[in-house]
Amino acid sequence: MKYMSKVNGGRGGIIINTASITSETPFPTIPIYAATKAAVSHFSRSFGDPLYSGKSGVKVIAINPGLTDTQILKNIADYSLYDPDVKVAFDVMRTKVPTQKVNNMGVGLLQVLEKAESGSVWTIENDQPAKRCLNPA
Ligand SMILES: NC(=O)C1=CN([C@@H]2O[C@H](COP(=O)(O)OP(=O)(O)OC[C@H]3O[C@@H](n4cnc5c(N)ncnc54)[C@H](O)[C@@H]3O)[C@@H](O)[C@H]2O)C=CC1
Ligand SMILES: CCCCC/C=C\C=C\C(=O)C/C=C\C/C=C\CCCC(=O)O
Repeated sequence: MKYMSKVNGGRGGIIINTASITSETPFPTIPIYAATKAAVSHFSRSFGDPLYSGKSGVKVIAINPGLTDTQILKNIADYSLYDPDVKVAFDVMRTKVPTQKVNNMGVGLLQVLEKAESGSVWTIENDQPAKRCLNPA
C-alpha cells in the first residue's frame, strides 16, 4: 500500500484479498477457518473505504470463492476437525456443496478487476459469474 499509493509517488492499483463464502455466515464445521475469512472480508471493506482509496488510488477488494477444486480440498484430511461428529457433518456437507473448476476463479477475477468498487466483496462460486456479495462479514 505504501509503495503503490499515489500520495508517495506510486501509480495506485488494486489489491485483491482472498476470503471465502465461509465468511458470509457462521460455519460450524470449520469455525476457525471461517472466522479468519470473516476477518479478511472485514479488513478489506475497512481499508477499501474512500477514506484511504480516494487519496491513495489503491482499491482494496475481497473475493469469496465457493468450494473450488484445488489442493486445499485434497489436504483436508490433514486438518484437525475438532470432534468425530464434526468430521461426519463435514463429509456430508462436501457431498451437497457443488465444487467449481479453478478456471472459473480466473474468469470471475477478471470480471471483478474490471468493475469492482473499492471496499466491495464478490462471491465467485458454482462456475457462475462473479456476483457482488450483499451480506459480507
Ligand atoms: N479451494 C477452495 O475451495 C477455496 C479456497 N479459498 C481460499 O483460496 C486461497 C487459495 O487456496 P487454494 O488455491 O484453494 O489452495 P492450495 O492449497 O492449492 O493453495 C494454497 C497455497 O498457499 C501456500 N501456503 C500455505 N501456507 C502458506 C504460508 N504460510 N506462506 C506462504 N504460502 C503458503 C501453499 O503452499 C499453496 O501453494 C486460500 O486463501 C483459501 O483459503 C477460499 C474459498 C474456497
Ligand atoms: C469443505 C467442505 C465444506 C463445504 C464448504 C463450502 C465452501 C468452502 C469454502 C472454503 O473456503 C473451504 C475450503 C477449504 C477448507 C480448508 C480448510 C479447513 C480448515 C479446517 C480447520 O479450521 O481446521
